[in-house]
Amino acid sequence: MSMRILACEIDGVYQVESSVVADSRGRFARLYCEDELAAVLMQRKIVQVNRSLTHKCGAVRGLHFQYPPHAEMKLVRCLKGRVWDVAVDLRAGSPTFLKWTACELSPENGRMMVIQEGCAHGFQVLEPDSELLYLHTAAYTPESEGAVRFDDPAVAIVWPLPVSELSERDRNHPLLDKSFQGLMI
Ligand SMILES: Cc1cn([C@H]2C[C@H](O)[C@@H](COP(=O)(O)OP(=O)(O)O[C@H]3O[C@@H](C)C(=O)[C@@H](O)[C@H]3O)O2)c(=O)[nH]c1=O
Repeated sequence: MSMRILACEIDGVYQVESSVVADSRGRFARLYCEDELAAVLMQRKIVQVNRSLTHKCGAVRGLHFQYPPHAEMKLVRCLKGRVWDVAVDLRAGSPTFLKWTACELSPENGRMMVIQEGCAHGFQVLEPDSELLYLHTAAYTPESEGAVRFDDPAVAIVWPLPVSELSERDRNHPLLDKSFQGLMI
């Protein structure tokens, strides 16, 4: 078993590929390994694990982040179905400020997205009833939550499918202000 860490065009965002071993019984994969992820985690600890189920193809959740001092790293996997996972760089002074990167996650490709503090995260469902597993390095703190709207022209994400469903909250996030200089992380 081993995990391959691939850097993305946004510094601090990684795709991690885990080998998935299949036989006549089914599949086996390592989802988390403190030793193999040490270069990414850099002393951070996983303090919360969340799971979500999203029914509809085309549904979008996000894009969410937490403001400092509750900023967090998220490690995201797809346990069932298939999703298109997106990270947006919101860090002040970053050379990729307001750029986005995406990758497909599924149990079959064994891929995990690692999203660093100061980046927003969201995803679109590509197969009905997709389930995600999140590992978080900070506790959920609703009062420190921030968001980027899925269709914010300042970021201009190109979603693979028409957006079929959003939560009330996600539909109504304000657009980024023109004066937004980024998060101080
Ligand atoms: C994220 C979260 C939500 N909740 C509650 C709040 C609410 O009643 C219910 C659903 O929350 P939300 O509508 O915020 O769920 P959702 O829109 O799925 O939020 C998630 O979106 C993706 C993109 C992420 O990156 C996640 O970290 C998380 O922010 O669960 C918790 O109790 N703990 C948590 O850690």
